[in-house]
Amino acid sequence: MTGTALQADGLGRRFRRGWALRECTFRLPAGRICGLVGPNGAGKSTLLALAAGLLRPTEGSIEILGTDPASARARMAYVGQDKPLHPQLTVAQTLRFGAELNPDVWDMDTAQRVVAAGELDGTARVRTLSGGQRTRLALALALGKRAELLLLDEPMADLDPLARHQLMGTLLADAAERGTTVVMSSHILTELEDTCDYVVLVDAGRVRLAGGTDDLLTAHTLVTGPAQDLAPHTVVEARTTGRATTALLRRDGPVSDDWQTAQPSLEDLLLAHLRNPDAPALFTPSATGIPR
Ligand SMILES: Nc1ncnc2c1ncn2[C@@H]1O[C@H](COP(=O)(O)OP(=O)(O)OP(=O)(O)O)[C@@H](O)[C@H]1O
Repeated sequence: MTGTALQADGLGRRFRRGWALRECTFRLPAGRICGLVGPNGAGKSTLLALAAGLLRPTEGSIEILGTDPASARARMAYVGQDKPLHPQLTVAQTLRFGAELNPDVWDMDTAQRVVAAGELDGTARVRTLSGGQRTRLALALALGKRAELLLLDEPMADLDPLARHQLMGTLLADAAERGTTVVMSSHILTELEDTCDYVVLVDAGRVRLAGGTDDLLTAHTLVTGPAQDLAPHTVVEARTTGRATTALLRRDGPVSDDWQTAQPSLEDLLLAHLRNPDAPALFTPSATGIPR
């Protein structure tokens, strides 16, 4: 799939107590599985709600699938942290409601498959479901809608490890088959390595990393060796113990022959940026290209 799923340009959202998101400019190509990461209160949910058209920008703009979020609503699905479902409906009624709301596109087989894999009883009322079971039902609704873009706010947070693994597998297989773009916030950095081919890191309301996972990883090098001047490389994080230095760098030219080098894992990369809020931002070419 080609094209742009999401494009933010100078996007900002202010609440009464201050800016939740500011000067947010990046592009997400269509067909990617994007992990949205950052500390508590960083602005991830705000960004997802702006993308879903549930919040309006205070400044700047956001385009979804080439149009404004309100116009793209039928082509995307949003699952928020609070999983807004009707508590008095049964599981089966909830799926039928999904079919009524999305008459031209609804895929009952997929929705029922997701529900059945969790052994949810079709006659159970939503209000009697556990948090994880509600999550499964909300994801069944999102997948049944055959959306081109899935916006998922910590979708797996309350699932047990087996359910998490199974649902993530279903989600990724479905996305791969249909070329769906997925934006998924998560605090589980290790999980992102296996699932995401795109990453956006938000911290204190600012986007600090955006790009293809491989591009972001190859842009960085872990070095260890005798302490010496790290210039001209860009230093994300450096630690010197005695006469030895360990550092995560963005290389500018060859590194010293005295150093051992390795490529960081995605978790290494994200943790280093989270520990070092002053490290310069990086946007890979696929995350830029904003028309002005
Ligand atoms: N409706 C709101 N009214 C006022 N402030 C809000 C509102 N929603 C979010 N905020 C504030 O905006 C900032 C960003 O919040 P947001 O929920 O986007 O963070 P987050 O990255 O999703 O955090 P978490 O990982 O804890 O879910 C926080 O300071 C939060 O208090």
